[in-house]
Amino acid sequence: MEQSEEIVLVGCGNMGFALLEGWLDRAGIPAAQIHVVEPAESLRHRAAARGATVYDDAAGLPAALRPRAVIIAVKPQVVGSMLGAYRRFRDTSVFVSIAAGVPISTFENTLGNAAIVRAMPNMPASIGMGVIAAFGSTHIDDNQTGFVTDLLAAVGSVHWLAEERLVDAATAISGSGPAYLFHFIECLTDAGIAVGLPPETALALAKQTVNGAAALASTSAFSPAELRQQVTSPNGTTAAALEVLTAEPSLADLVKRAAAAAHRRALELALGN
Ligand SMILES: NC(=O)C1=CN([C@@H]2O[C@H](COP(=O)(O)OP(=O)(O)OC[C@H]3O[C@@H](n4cnc5c(N)ncnc54)[C@H](OP(=O)(O)O)[C@@H]3O)[C@@H](O)[C@H]2O)C=CC1
Ligand SMILES: O=C(O)[C@@H]1CCC=N1
Repeated sequence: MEQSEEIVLVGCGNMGFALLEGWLDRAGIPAAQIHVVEPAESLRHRAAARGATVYDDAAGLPAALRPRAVIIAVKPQVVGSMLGAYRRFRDTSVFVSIAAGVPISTFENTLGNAAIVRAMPNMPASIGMGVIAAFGSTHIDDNQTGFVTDLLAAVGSVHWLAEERLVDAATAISGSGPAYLFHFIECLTDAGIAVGLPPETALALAKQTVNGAAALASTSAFSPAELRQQVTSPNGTTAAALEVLTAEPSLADLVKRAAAAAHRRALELALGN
């Protein structure tokens, strides 16, 4: 039997749509191969405007459809109740879930020995600059691993993990991480206003500082610690600021506590809470 190239995307909100756009714009997947199930009308229209075939419910999917992959991009709390509708694809498709916390065992309860991937992308996926951590169940074969890698690589760099529990760790760092950085931009903007900058200038300086520093950290041969030292003149302004950031409670401690809270929450979501 010829290999189907079709994809079913379940849930086309923030992350689902980012994936859809990546497949269309960067992976060159024809829109005609993509089926989107999404109950929200406005989001269905958004996906349809990109050429995908849309459905408000799994019941509308063609009876003859044998997708190569089913991507689950609904909220973690919804996964348990929606999975049964996709059980018919368990022998032909690889299932890829991006739902935070939801373990492979939850999928196996409904899908049995299906090939299942837990993946954790992040919001910069919407501009093709995401990072995706992924772990595959024992039932996934090399062909499926290759296909899933291509699908995920359309929105960012893919890192396969050796253990499923590391997906929850990645969720706390790279999955939620963009929100930490967005909050840092908010904080830096407020600090700029507090020292007298006009709000628009403070925002522009904060955004480009994070943007430029991130680009430099990504491309430089120097480590982040070495780059920090290059900015920090002895007895200068940066040293004065870092004295505050490293004093108790240090930024390092706060970030560790924040990531630990996100990690704990991922483990709670695994229990369906
Ligand atoms: N946002 C992010 O940065 C990241 C999110 N994730 C994960 O991605 C998943 C989706 O998150 P996000 O995109 O932000 O959430 P959204 O709420 O934006 O998108 C989920 C969509 O799924 C729809 N939906 C609900 N029930 C069903 C169903 N039975 N069939 C099909 N679609 C359904 C929702 O519709 P309605 O609202 O009408 O219920 C909603 O439009 C989550 O599990 C999250 O943990 C992972 C990494 C990063
Ligand atoms: O906040 C959340 O639960 C999801 C998972 C990672 C990013 N957003």
